[in-house]
Amino acid sequence: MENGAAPTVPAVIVAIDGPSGTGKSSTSKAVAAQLGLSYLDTGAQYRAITWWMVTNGIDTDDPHAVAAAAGKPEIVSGTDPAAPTITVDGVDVAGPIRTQEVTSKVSAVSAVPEIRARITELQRSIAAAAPLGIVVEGRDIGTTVLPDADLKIFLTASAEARAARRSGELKGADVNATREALIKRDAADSSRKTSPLAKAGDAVEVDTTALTLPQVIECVVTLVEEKRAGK
Ligand SMILES: Nc1ncnc2c1ncn2[C@@H]1O[C@H](COP(=O)(O)OP(=O)(O)OP(=O)(O)O)[C@@H](O)[C@H]1O
Ligand SMILES: Nc1ccn([C@H]2C[C@H](O)[C@@H](COP(=O)(O)O)O2)c(=O)n1
Repeated sequence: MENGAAPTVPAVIVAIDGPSGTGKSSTSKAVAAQLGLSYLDTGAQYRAITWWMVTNGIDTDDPHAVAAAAGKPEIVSGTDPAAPTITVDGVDVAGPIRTQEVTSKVSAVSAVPEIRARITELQRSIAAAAPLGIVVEGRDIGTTVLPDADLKIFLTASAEARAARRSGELKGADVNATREALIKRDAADSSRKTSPLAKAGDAVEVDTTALTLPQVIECVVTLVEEKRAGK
């Protein structure tokens, strides 16, 4: 460099989508940390607004009631991949949003168009504010939220592999029941009318069934570096 200044790297936007348990969160956090990028877990935002609906007695099976309340809670996401945070009206909900009750209701709440419009706007503003770029993971990031992302990845894995991973996490949960619950949630998320779970036409599909987590991370880091190098 003529003036001795460090070369600047343009911000990079990475969208990682895929069904439940394919490794989106683990991969996205590690890739963002390794590359010095911000990280956004959009599933946590849908879980947070679902938690608020449940806590405030809104019938999550009534789309009109959910839509009417969509603008009420304030959702704030912290985007440090080493310590991501999620609050609702200032309350840390990182634990409560992972309960079985929230998991069983989040697909219905996230199918409501008013909920998606609100959360999508929030996601776009967070991505635009990330100084060096961001890894955003979810279901509709490449198709709807950030259609101009520099790199789009669609992670997949067999239902068996995903259930085994989740059962290990839930310490001894029944693998068959876990598998059925994953399949049911994926079906609901894929069949909703507004921005369903889908692979963008220009996404790179990575089947993680037979890959270790470090292998998946390495694969995605390589894809980002290739993209940055203009390959
Ligand atoms: N390639 C892999 N091999 C083995 N285990 C993995 C792999 N990728 C992720 N895991 C494990 O699988 C579990 C689910 O991963 P993770 O939470 O990252 O998936 P996800 O796609 O974000 O799921 P969800 O959409 O339900 O939030 C975690 O325990 C994680 O450590
Ligand atoms: N971009 C997104 C992200 C998530 N959702 C919904 C559908 C999921 O079942 C739910 C929870 O996501 P998870 O924490 O399992 O990643 O949130 C969505 O509709 N769009």
